[in-house]
Amino acid sequence: MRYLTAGESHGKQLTTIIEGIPAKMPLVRQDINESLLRRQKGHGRGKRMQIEKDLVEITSGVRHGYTLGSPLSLVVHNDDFKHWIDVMGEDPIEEDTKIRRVITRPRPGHADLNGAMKYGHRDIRNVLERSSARETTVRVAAGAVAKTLLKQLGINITGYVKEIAGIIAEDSNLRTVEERAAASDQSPVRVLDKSVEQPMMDAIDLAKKEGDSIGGVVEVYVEGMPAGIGSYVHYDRKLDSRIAGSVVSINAFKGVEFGIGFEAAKRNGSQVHDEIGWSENEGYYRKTNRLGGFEGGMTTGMPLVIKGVMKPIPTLMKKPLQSVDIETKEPFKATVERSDACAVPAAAVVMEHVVAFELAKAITEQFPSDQFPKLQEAVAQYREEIRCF
Ligand SMILES: Cc1cc2nc3c(=O)[nH]c(=O)nc-3n(C[C@H](O)[C@H](O)[C@H](O)COP(=O)(O)O)c2cc1C
Ligand SMILES: C=C(O[C@@H]1CC(C(=O)O)=C[C@@H](OP(=O)(O)O)[C@H]1O)C(=O)O
Repeated sequence: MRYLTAGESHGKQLTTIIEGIPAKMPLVRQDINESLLRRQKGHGRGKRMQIEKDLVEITSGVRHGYTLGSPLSLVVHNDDFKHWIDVMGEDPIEEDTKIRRVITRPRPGHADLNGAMKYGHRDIRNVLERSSARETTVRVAAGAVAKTLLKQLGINITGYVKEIAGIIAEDSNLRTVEERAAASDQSPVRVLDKSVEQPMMDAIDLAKKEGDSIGGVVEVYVEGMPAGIGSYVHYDRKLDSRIAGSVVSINAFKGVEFGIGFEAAKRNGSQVHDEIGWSENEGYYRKTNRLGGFEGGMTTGMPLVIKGVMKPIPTLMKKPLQSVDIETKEPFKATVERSDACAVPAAAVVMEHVVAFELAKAITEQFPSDQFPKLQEAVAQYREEIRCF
C-alpha cells in the first residue's frame, strides 16, 4: 500500500490516491467522514476550522460499497477557497497585482525560509500553501481507509492527548481501544484523564490570549495486532522504524517514543524488558508492556503504545519572533491575523491515522492481499498458528 497527497491549503481541494487496498473490502464514505470530523475538533484551533466542513468525495476505486482493487482517489474540498480564488487561481495574472500580494516575511519555525531558498520562490505563499498542515486532512482520509481495513481484521486503534503545555494526563485505567476512543471523543482536549481537562483548556486559553502557542504529547494505542508483523531482516522493513518516520513526517512533530520510550535510558534491563509467559488459551504473552508492543522491528502481540511530541505552532499572533524580510533584508517582527494556538488534540487524530496506514501497509505486505476475504482468512489462520506455536 502507498499513497500520495496533493493540494494547497487555500486551493480548490485536497486529493489523495491510495494504491494497494485489497478488492472486495466494504468501504463507505461515512467511515472516512467520521475521521475527518474528529480531526476538526479540539479546543485551541483558529478561525479556519469554523470555515471548513471536511467531507470526502470518493472519486474512484469503490463501487456499490466495495473496493475494486484499483487505485482509490479521495477528495476533500476547501470551503475557504471561495475567499482565495483571486490569490490561488491557476491563470496568469498582472505582474502589478502579483507584486502587491507577495509574502516576503518568513516565520521562524515554519517551512517558509528554507522552502523559499530551496525552490527559489520570492513569494513565500508558494511554500506555505503546501507546507500547511491542511494537508493532514487527506492523510487522515487515507488513514481512515486503513483503519477500516484493520478493524475488519480485528485490529482497533485510537489516539488521544497525554500532555499539553507541561500538564500531564495520568495513565488511563480505561482498558480497551473503544473505551479510550469514547472518552477522548467526549473531551474538548481529547484527554482520557478528566482531572487535567480544565487545566489544559486554561493553558490553551492563556496562550491564545497572550497571542502565543503551545505544544504537547499525544499517544496512539492499538489492540489486536498479531505478533510478528514487520521484520528484523532489513532496516526498511522494521515496523517501528517505519512508524517513527511517518509520525515525524506530521507537521510540527519532533519525536516518537515506543512504550516507556526515553525513560528506558534511565532503567536497568530488568526494569525494561517484558517477561514472556504462556497460557493454553492465549499462547505467548508478555507480563508487562514496557516496550510498547515492539521487539526487533516486529510486533509482540501486546497492545502498541506509541507517543509523538508536537512542538508549539510556529505562527504567533501577538508574540512575533524576530525575522528578516527576504526582499529588503530589514529585520521585522511578524504579526498575523489567523492561526491555531494549539492543535495537539487534532494532531492526536492525525497520528492515529498515520500509524493506521503503516500497520495496514505492513499487513498487506505480509499476507496475500489482492482480495480482502482472502486476506481475512490468511490473518485468521496466522493468528491460530502463532497461538499454537
Ligand atoms: C493539525 C495541525 C494544525 C496546525 N496549525 C498550524 C497553524 O495554524 N499555524 C502554524 O503556523 N502552524 C500550524 N501547524 C504546524 C505547521 O504546519 C508546521 O510547524 C510546519 O509545517 C513546519 O513543519 P515542522 O514544524 O514539522 O518543521 C499545525 C500542525 C498540525 C499538525
Ligand atoms: C487548515 C488547517 O490547518 C491550518 C494549518 C496551518 C499551518 O500552517 O500548518 C495554518 C492554518 O491555516 P490558515 O492560515 O488557513 O488559518 C491552520 O488552519 C486544517 O488543519 O485543516
